[in-house]
Amino acid sequence: MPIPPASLTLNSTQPLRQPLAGQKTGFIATSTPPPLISSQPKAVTGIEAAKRLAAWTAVDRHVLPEHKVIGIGSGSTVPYVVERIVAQGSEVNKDRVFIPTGFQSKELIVEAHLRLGDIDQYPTIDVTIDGADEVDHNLNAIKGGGACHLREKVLAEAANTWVIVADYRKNSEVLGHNFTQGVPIEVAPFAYAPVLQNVHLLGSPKAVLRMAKAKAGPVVSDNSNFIIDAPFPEEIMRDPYTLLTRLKMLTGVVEVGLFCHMAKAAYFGDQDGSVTVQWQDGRVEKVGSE
Ligand SMILES: O=C[C@H](O)[C@H](O)[C@H](O)COP(=O)(O)O
Repeated sequence: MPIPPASLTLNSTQPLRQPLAGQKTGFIATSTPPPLISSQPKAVTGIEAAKRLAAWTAVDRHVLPEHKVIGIGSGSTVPYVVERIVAQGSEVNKDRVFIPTGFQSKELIVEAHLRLGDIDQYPTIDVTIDGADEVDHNLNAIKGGGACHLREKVLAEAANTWVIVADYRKNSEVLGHNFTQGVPIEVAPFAYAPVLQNVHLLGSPKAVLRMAKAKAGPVVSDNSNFIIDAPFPEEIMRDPYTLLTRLKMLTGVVEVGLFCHMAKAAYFGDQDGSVTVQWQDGRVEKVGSE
């Protein structure tokens, strides 16, 4: 049973056909070695199927045999990115190094028996694939729902190609429509109170320090910083680049979870088993639609 190119229509009620050891993958010309992890990916449905389809399609198109340094993003869609990369086989993966955006992606890389590297060893990355909290039609994104956006932005900037993968719920006309908790802002802990005050003055009176769920006190990022979540009204969110520059000017702000003009493409897994691809030049492609 051949592994399907992820571009084939796979609707969310249909179990995804699984890669087998030694099979060729979608657009990627590999020889026929077994994947590093030979266990079969489990069947998924609904939102998970949409995430997997987006991830697989993006990997098939953008993680090519000549790519040797690969950035791995964070979030719930990224495990499917790693799954598909592993399915490309040990022959192609043995010469690659994978750079994580945080603790979660580091664990994914290690568990998949892929070679772990760091951005200080590899400041230029061939391709980074990452999730997002919301993406608008101009390919601006909110990221940082998992507090990873500082490292994610470093790996996005370092990459020759940065690609977003997500399910259809993240595909939005204006940022803030679907992801309502606000723009994540990473701040140096000792500066959080004045920064929060300034964020209120910049138009987000409901901005709050993100508190931990199973710990007393605030969320602490992988970089030992705090996170402010700042919801802004639609008129401000319609110009995310201006907002980004204003927020970054606040002393104490380490990084803002607005990623503007960075992505080459965003892949959204849809409910009907197709993928919507939003390209940098404004084109919208439907892959696998019937
Ligand atoms: O900080 C977290 C990252 O920006 C994630 O990529 C983002 O929150 C999306 O995560 P998920 O795919 O789990 O919604």
